[in-house]
Amino acid sequence: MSFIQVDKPRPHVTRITLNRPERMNAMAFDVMVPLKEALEEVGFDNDTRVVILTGAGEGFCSGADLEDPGYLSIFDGLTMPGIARRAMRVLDDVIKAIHDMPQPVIGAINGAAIGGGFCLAMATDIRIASERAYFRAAGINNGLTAAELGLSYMLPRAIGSSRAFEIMLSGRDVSAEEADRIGLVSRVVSPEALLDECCQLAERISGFSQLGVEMTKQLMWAGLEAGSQQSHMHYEGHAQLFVRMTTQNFEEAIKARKDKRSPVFKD
Ligand SMILES: C/C=C/C(=O)SCCNC(=O)CCNC(=O)[C@H](O)C(C)(C)COP(=O)(O)OP(=O)(O)OC[C@H]1O[C@@H](n2cnc3c(N)ncnc32)[C@H](O)[C@@H]1OP(=O)(O)O
Repeated sequence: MSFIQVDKPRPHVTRITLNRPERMNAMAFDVMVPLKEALEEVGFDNDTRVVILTGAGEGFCSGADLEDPGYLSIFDGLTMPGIARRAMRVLDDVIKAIHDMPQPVIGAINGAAIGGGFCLAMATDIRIASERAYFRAAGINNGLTAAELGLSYMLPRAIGSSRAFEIMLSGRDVSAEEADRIGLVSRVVSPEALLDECCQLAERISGFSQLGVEMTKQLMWAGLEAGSQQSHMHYEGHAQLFVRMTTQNFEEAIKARKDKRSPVFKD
């Protein structure tokens, strides 16, 4: 049985599902290596315009697999440094693959997002949560650091430093309702409505210029790291010019406006 399922619930929308519900989709090697491969593969798929990342069963992802020798070795890095480094590398690669893929990734957070699972959720571009979802920076509960896999970078940017410090240092659960209130997720829906809600958003995004969407994603991430607004505006300007000059999208938008119809973008 494959621990990663890839399917297309709607045209141009690819869903990647962590499929190990009996372990709440914990991050074993056998889950994370195929996840990395699937993300890279889907990133090269011209027919995919939006990706949905979710978990099977009750949980989204319960973090490092506490029964997998590879991941347990993260907690015993001195005696098994090679395997521990490899385990961390695969997790880093998964986060990087999400950022690098041209398509936006919607995290459909269906349940518990714990430790590395919280980090995985925060690596997605947009998060929509089920009422069942909750988040915990569990590294701290395990006697380690909660600052892992980009969480200490992403969380303060998403919700502000005081809330991020408090959540990371207390190791407490953040409910879906609180996550919605503090801006950790875009919205919360019933478990039954989660896929449909994500698909509706994905379909809306799919209707826009593929190049425009890709550039927007990359510029949003670059904006989080930009040294100054001035230098970032320079970068934005060049990207806008590139899309304008290399596609007929803007002409189509103007024509569609005149014809009183929705534009159909080809690039
Ligand atoms: C670099 C990355 C670092 C990190 O990620 S550090 C964080 C590591 N993760 C954790 O510390 C979380 C450990 N798990 C839990 O605390 C709880 O579970 C949950 C809060 C996720 C869910 O609790 P509940 O709803 O009560 O379910 P349940 O009965 O505890 O779990 C269902 C089955 O899933 C297995 N499981 C859950 N999480 C993990 C995991 N992380 N590694 C291995 N197995 C896990 C359990 O053992 C159990 O299985 P069975 O029914 O056979 O007892």
